[in-house]
Amino acid sequence: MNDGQELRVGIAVLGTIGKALAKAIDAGIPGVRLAAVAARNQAAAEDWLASLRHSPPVVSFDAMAELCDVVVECAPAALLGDIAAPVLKAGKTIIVLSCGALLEKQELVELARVHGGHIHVPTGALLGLDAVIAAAEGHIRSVRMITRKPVRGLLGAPYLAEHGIDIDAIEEPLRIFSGTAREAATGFPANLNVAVALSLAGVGPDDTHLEIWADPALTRNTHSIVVDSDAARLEMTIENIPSENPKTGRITAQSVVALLRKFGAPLRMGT
Ligand SMILES: NC(=O)C1=CN([C@@H]2O[C@H](COP(=O)(O)OP(=O)(O)OC[C@H]3O[C@@H](n4cnc5c(N)ncnc54)[C@H](O)[C@@H]3O)[C@@H](O)[C@H]2O)C=CC1
Ligand SMILES: O=C([O-])CC(=O)C(=O)O
Repeated sequence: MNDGQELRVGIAVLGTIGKALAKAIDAGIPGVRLAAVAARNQAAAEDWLASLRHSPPVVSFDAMAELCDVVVECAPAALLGDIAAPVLKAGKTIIVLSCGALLEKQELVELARVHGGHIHVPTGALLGLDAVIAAAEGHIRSVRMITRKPVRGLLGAPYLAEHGIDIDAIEEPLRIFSGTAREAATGFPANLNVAVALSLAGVGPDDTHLEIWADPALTRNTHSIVVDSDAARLEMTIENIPSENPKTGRITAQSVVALLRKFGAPLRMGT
């Protein structure tokens, strides 16, 4: 934090989640200031930011690491390393939404360790990570998740093209994937970060089992989880209303807002 104990937050980049976050911070979160934004198109970003009460500068990923205490990564997964590395080298905190990409970028965890930085994966579009983390302090026997999404929320996933699966015209629910969270992270990089978040909270990406269904009758991105442990059995379902980006639930940005609020709060709920 800076001298005024104000948390300077950076947003990389200004997509669906980034814009929702920028608006929420601008509307006011105690002790939090939007200090910088990174975007591919600087002029378009500056235009959009002009509607905020306090519009922050549009800067490079490197400059953002200097100007901010916490950077929120909400970019295409391929940019995770470019955004996170300077933040971690500066010993600061990165909040990672594209957490599926963390599996291929374990060197970021080492960077955090060496430089005293932190990587924070929020609950995002999921639920119950607090209980899963607590269960992992004991012995978890199994973690299973079933994701059902409207067709629009799955289109473009590399797994579909690689396996010649055409979901455009399906009329019944179709199971399109059954495997581990690690396999889902490569096959569905923009759709299944939640499975990786669950796996990192619990038993890891190779032991977290996942089914993905495309369901033409659904309007919500639905994740159902069953965890069996020596302390508790958890059964949880979340039905996410999609944002303007059909792959991304509205609640994702709200999860980050809640986390930022927690940084400055005298009473902090949850694990
Ligand atoms: N952890 C979780 O629970 C969730 C994670 N996510 C992930 O969060 C990330 C952001 O999601 P959304 O905001 O919905 O995505 P989005 O597609 O709305 O926004 C991404 C933005 O990145 C911009 N962009 C593309 N290439 C760029 C480049 N080279 N440099 C700078 N900007 C570039 C695009 O123009 C777009 O504005 C995605 O990786 C998504 O998979 C999404 C939902 C839930
Ligand atoms: O996992 C994701 O990245 C997004 C998702 O399923 C949701 O918003 O429900």
